[in-house]
Amino acid sequence: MRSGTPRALAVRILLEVERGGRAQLLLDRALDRLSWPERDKAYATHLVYGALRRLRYLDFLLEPHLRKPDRLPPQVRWILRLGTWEWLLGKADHARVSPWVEEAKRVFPPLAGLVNAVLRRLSLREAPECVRLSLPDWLCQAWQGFFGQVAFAEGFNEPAPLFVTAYRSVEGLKPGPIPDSYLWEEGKTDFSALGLQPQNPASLFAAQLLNPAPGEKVLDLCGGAGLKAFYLAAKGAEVVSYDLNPRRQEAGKRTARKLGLRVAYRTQDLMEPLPEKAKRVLLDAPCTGTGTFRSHPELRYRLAPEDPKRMAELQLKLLETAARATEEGGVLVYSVCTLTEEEGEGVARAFLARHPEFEPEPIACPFPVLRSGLGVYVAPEGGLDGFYYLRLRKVNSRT
Ligand SMILES: C[S@@+](CC[C@H](N)C(=O)[O-])C[C@H]1O[C@@H](n2cnc3c(N)ncnc32)[C@H](O)[C@@H]1O
Repeated sequence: MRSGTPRALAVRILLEVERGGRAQLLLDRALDRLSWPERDKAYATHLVYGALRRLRYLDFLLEPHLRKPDRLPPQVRWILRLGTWEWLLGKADHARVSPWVEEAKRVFPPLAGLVNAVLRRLSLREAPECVRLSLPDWLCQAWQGFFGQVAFAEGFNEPAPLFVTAYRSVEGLKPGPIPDSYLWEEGKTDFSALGLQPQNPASLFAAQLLNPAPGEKVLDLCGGAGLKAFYLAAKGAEVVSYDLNPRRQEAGKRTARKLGLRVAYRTQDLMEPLPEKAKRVLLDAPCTGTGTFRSHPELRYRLAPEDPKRMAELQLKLLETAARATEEGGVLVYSVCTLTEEEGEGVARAFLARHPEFEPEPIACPFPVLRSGLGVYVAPEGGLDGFYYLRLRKVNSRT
């Protein structure tokens, strides 16, 4: 299929997402190669994210008009979903139906008539909440049970603003919800050359919770490229960032150099004990990522009900390594960009049952809180990712 228009490009990207690709990556790659006006790039992005964020609801709206949607050619199915998304947004029929009929004529002419008829017949239907929010039932019900509501998930279906952490002062930036976080309202750019790092404020706050003194040693575990390490280094800490993935770390080293920050990177499997200890340890563990559905909208359809439990087992093992690496009297922060009970409070409960030498510390959370217990769950509102934080102090070491 040609991708000469935002609509055609959206269909092509969605087909690739259906085959297992990641929307963000595919869009970034495709748009970087195009010399389209920003407005057209933004429209293609808006279509792809909109269709993925509302996918279950769009299929629900289409259901009365299609006998066997699964048997439709995939391109036609996406054309219908995208046309329904534009209808939901209130686009007038004349601006909405014929462009999709034209797309259908290009990719599967015999079904252009069906596309025309269906897109003109759409009407609203009362949907169950989990369908309206386009969440898988197992997760939606788990959230209803644990948080007492799931309305917060509407936040995942809003457009995602781009936040940056500033390591230099840049004129004209609008402040974000916490210190050092700002909103970036322009197009993509060489951020590190400007002393900026794209980062969600909820992710930045995990690093702020560690609050190291200048010169203090910090272990950044599961540090990836070192986004949180950059912040800690900028506050004057002596940061050692550990991760299993050397490619991420190489990318991090290049960014750290451009930002003028010093971070030591060490590649290690953290299922094994560390060769060193520190008074400040951060474990930003791998997780199911349910807090990042806004920027990774396809993820919700790929997770399985057993994933949170499976990830919690891994997180507990990584926490064991982190606990051993924490010096007596020191602070251990555990964070995950997910909102499941298993990976948050579940991990905290299981860890504390085995480690009476650690005590949870209160967290003054600057964001809307979904639920707090041993740790705190951040609500995915106003562009924030959903996060869970647990701050522990090692009071009486036995190791
Ligand atoms: C949530 S990401 C970390 C993001 C990073 N802290 C940041 O702020 O950008 C989780 C990281 O855990 C790493 N990881 C997963 N299993 C690991 C293991 N067994 N040992 C070390 N790192 C691991 C992954 O490579 C990934 O970079």
